[in-house]
Amino acid sequence: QPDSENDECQTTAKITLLSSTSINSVTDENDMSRTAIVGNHSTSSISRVSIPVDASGTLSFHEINYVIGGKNECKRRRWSCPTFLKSEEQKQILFDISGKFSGGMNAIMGPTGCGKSSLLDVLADRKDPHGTSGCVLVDGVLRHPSYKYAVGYVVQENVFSETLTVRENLFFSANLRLPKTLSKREKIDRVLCVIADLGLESCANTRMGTAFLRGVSGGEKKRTCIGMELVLSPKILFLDEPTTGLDAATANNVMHCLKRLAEKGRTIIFSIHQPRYSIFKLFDTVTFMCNGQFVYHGTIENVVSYFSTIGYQCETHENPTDFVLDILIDASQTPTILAKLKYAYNEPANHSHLKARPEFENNISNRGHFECFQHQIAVEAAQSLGTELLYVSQRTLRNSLRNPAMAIAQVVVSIMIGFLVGLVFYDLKKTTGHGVHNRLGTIFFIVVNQIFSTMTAIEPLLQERALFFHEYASGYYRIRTFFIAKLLCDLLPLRAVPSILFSLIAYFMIGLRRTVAQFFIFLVTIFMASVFGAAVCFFISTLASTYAAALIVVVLIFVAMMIFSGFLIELTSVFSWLSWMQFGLKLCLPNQTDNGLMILYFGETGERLHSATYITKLLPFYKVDGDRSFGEQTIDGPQADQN
Ligand SMILES: Nc1ncnc2c1ncn2[C@@H]1O[C@H](COP(=O)(O)OP(=O)(O)OP(=O)(O)O)[C@@H](O)[C@H]1O
Repeated sequence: QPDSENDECQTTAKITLLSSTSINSVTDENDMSRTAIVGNHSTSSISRVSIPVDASGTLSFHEINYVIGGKNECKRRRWSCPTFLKSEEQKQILFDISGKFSGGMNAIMGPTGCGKSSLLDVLADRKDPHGTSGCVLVDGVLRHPSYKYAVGYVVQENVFSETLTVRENLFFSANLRLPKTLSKREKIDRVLCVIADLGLESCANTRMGTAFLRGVSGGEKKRTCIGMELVLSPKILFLDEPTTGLDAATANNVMHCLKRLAEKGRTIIFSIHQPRYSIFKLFDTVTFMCNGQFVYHGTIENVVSYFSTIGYQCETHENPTDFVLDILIDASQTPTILAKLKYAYNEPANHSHLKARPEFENNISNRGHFECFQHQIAVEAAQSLGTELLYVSQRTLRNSLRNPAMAIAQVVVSIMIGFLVGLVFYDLKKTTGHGVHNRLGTIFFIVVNQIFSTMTAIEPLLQERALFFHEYASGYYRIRTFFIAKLLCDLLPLRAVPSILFSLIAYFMIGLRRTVAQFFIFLVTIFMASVFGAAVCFFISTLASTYAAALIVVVLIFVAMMIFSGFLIELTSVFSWLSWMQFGLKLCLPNQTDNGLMILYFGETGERLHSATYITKLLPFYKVDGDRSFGEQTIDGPQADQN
């Protein structure tokens, strides 16, 4: 096991930051450290490659502008742009920002809404290129398309699998994101190294914790999130407000942890709100932003003297961050103060270090207008589809087993409803009056129950929405991997087991035909109804962002399907202008399930049995009730019967 204090973690690291543009296949890592050709990426798929660990990881950015809304929003959506979006006013978030971050702790500070997170997103290549202009260089060369998978990005919210332990989460990240070329042993070493570096040994085997089950502490959660990025051994690590939501001691602990990582040569770039002085002292550089613009970008030692030269005196013992943030809050509300700060920032004498650009950077900026933000290019996944499926399915299964509340509830409800249906419709008679009526009632109830019980399928996807977005953006897996794993390990078992239990109980109590074939047709029919219902829920939950919205849409769809299934009303008798709906809904769940079960129950094939006309065909097979024959019960009397 490597010693956490030595640099073995870094020297064994094969994947670090990638910083080139037109390199499509690189075999020798040493050859590509500074090879870069400015130009468009021409290939449709570019493999993830690594650069040597001795690259310095200096990130420089030039004339970054970021605009949202209006036609940019339309371009982002690619299709279906409503008119109100086209005419929407654009909003500029970042204004002509240039600067440089090198190895060490680089803090970005400013009043809320000044654009810190937006800047981090742009630098980490997490923003859609539409609406973004300017140039971001790593070690003086353009970013490679796989750059965003090679840097670490710790988002503001803690994103991990709550039912897994700290160690399991770290292994999940390592197994999916590290290249295939790394052996299992190397991946294990990497994870152990990260656990030691972040001081997570004592809680490595503790689960993260859910809303109902207390897990690791807030600081340990944040350090696990950092660890999930560190397993990549990235040269550049972005963190969006790593101390938000943590108490002072825990925040201190997390920042010291980051300081240790920075001392090992990493470039750590993070946004932070009003840190106390002991934390501020840990920073190497600080950048103050106001209304999307830089007003200071340099070392922490020069902060107080810089602001005193432009007329703001920091009192003795006052925390410099509080002092500057008070000025920035005023500046964000008073244009003249902001103009003064901006004027001072642009003075040639100030921030002169930013003007000294390496030769390559000058080449780019001398082109006048330059556009470095490329459209998304497919980057080869780190793992094969099979490997991804293995790890994602493993996690999904663990999730289901460790959080079995929904599965247990579904099984218990199926058993209860099975008995309820069995008791209410116990041993149905084969008569044309009560017999047919009750059988139709049974079919209707079973179909309705099967449809509505699938609504539990809405939650799993919505619950993991943030996790999926983060993991997909970080290159953990392909979209289809997540979808197939969910289907195989979550949705299908949750439909199959309840359907089997329900059928075993209800089928025999109702007194349907006791042959193996008939039973299995019944079972498959209601199982497919469940799968169909779950698929509808699955589809809607990918479109909606909240549970309530998804629920309303799903209920609407199911009710429409039921009304137009032809079970409740003869479709020929609905308004002609509504009749088009029946064609769309004819293939839907209630319609086909009703038909399937009717054919099974009544022995008819190929025809709808709902209406009185069809039910008269059953007469030869069913005994006429003594006092309530089917013919006497029809509302239109004997005439309708003849029809
Ligand atoms: N997609 C978006 N739609 C509308 N407004 C946006 C969007 N993204 C960012 N903004 C706006 O851009 C501004 C900067 O947002 P950003 O999140 O970068 O600020 P911040 O400095 O990180 O804020 P905080 O410190 O509160 O997290 C805010 O006014 C925000 O409302």
